[in-house]
Amino acid sequence: MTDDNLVSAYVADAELDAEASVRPKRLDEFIAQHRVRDQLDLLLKGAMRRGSPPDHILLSGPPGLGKTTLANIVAAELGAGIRVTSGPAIERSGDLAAILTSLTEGDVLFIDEIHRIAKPAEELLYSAMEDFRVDVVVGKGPGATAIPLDVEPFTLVGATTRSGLLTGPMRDRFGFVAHLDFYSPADLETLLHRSARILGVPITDDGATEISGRSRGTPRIANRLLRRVRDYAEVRADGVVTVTTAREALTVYDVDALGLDRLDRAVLTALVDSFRGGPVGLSTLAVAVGEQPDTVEEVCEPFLVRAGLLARTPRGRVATGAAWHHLGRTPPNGTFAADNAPAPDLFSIDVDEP
Ligand SMILES: Nc1ncnc2c1ncn2[C@@H]1O[C@H](COP(=O)(O)OP(=O)(O)OP(=O)(O)O)[C@@H](O)[C@H]1O
Repeated sequence: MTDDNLVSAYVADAELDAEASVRPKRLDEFIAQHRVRDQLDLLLKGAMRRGSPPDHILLSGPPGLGKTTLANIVAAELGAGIRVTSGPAIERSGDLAAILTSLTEGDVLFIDEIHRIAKPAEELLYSAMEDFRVDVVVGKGPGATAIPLDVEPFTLVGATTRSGLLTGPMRDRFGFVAHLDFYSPADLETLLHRSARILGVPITDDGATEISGRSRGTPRIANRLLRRVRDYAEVRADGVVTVTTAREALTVYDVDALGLDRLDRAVLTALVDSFRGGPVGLSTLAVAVGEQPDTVEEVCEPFLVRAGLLARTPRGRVATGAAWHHLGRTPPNGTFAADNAPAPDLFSIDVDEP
């Protein structure tokens, strides 16, 4: 992982072990997302009382908010085994049939990125979810035969970052659908204290506040920034994560007070300095920062828009008043930024209610 993707919500292979060490194992250790937690608690306890597997569960939401963690928690709370796979890994329906027929009674099958599952496999999944049965087709052409196979009762936990891409029939087969929201800074502070305790890192309240404010509402980023600040505190200070060590460390790593990295700031600076705040087309903006339009659109813009720093208008990208102020400038009269109300607070929307 390089400094440049320190605030990416996606996981890097190299940090999987570090993530696992702080992953909550039970529902009561899972921080925030109270509504989802309560609903899941009822679903799982109800199923256990009846002695049958719960409804299939769909978890949707942006990366790094805890979908994989919750899938593992579901299995742990049920006292069940878990099989883990992902949509892109299931290329043929035979791959899925092999997994389904090897499940034992009550197992949890976790399919990450379920919206990316191949069509024939998706159709096979329907009958497995509904009737605990699959028809495996053997042979080709007119001689092909469908062999029905039983599947032990199981619970499917599907995770998706793009629930809009799920087909209707697939969505309808989940009896429980939960959407995970971005975390408030207060929730992330609680999470940071918990992770710091597990890692044996002393952290002050203001140290946790400083890191949470730069974590883009995302637990994965909060934990990653904590690990970087811990390095700094141990090498350059007395090992304690304080507001000072957090600020100094995150300056070294180029993560600013709102959690923007170098490229995010380059985009805003180009908009403000070179195009007077816009509007400007995506490809022109991308050339100005020396990046591909896709990178600007998919890596930078989602957070800049959510943070109320950039707006996409029919005439092009524009910097909001908040962007000008964040860069320490005053928007000139007559610009989009000056004529529009300040952007909403980053966490005033989309936050899970306690
Ligand atoms: N509510 C939570 N409480 C404590 N830690 C959490 C919580 N949610 C997520 N985490 C931590 O954040 C990290 C990322 O979580 P997880 O892998 O579950 O995210 P995800 O939504 O499955 O991401 P992806 O979509 O990329 O697979 C993990 O280390 C996990 O321990």
